[in-house]
Amino acid sequence: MSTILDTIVAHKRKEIASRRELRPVKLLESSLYFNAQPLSLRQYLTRANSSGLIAEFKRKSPSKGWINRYAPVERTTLGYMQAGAAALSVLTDAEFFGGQNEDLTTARRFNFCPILRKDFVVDEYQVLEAKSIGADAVLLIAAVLAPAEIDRLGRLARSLGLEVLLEVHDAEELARSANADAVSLIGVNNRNLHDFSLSLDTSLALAEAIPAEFVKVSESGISSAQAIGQLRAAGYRGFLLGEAFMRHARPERACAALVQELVALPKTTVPA
Ligand SMILES: O=C(O)c1ccccc1NCC(=O)[C@H](O)[C@H](O)COP(=O)(O)O
Repeated sequence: MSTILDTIVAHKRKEIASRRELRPVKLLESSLYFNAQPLSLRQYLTRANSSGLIAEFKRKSPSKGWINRYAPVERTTLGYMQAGAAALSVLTDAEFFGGQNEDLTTARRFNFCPILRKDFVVDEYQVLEAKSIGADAVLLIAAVLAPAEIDRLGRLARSLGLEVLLEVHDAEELARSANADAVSLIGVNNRNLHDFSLSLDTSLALAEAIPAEFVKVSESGISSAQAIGQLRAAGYRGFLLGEAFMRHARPERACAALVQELVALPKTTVPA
């Protein structure tokens, strides 16, 4: 059965063709950021006292429509970082998420922490583009990529110094796609893309199956310190939150409030 991902990817493929004409690879390679030293998402999530929060800038989504159309990228992302987020995620897809590449570049100019380019990567061009706009990491989604494509795109990302977060939804995707030569973090998405329902049980059930060499990230539907405590106890070190922050008029303040709650979490919920 097809999901929203199939619709998004079909659109993406058309979009890439026209982008390539507008901004050929040579132009991407001449960007200020192309030779910059990237920051390690893996390191920022796992260092001592990291909140593990990957705070997302997300204006709209297929499941919710507009969430926050007018939040400014500068104030929101700088606020996230000052609040104690370990890293940022910026949605650059325009059609389905209301984002743009310039949002990521703006976040880059205002922040010194790793930035994940959140988009639907199916082509080498998008990896080069991620590097050229100032990203430190890219997302690859197992549901839309064959293992050979993950290998090819992941190795290209690595050769540019970008880290790869591989997103999976179940044990089958994990078994077929986890490739340590191409990927350094595994993200389990708690959103069911058939009906958009959300359940942390997806992350909790898959935790033990994720090989130890990958940093574990839980994505979507997370909104409380208590949930993060549960996920930490299961071995997760990264927590990707979008809507829980962006549905507020001042997303960065919601992030600061959550970080305060995390500081007060009992130590027993943090893995050794
Ligand atoms: O958010 C959606 O509705 C969505 C639908 C289809 C594909 C991807 C989608 N979201 C992308 C994401 O991965 C989330 O923005 C991210 O995990 C944060 O999720 P949340 O905290 O639930 O906003």
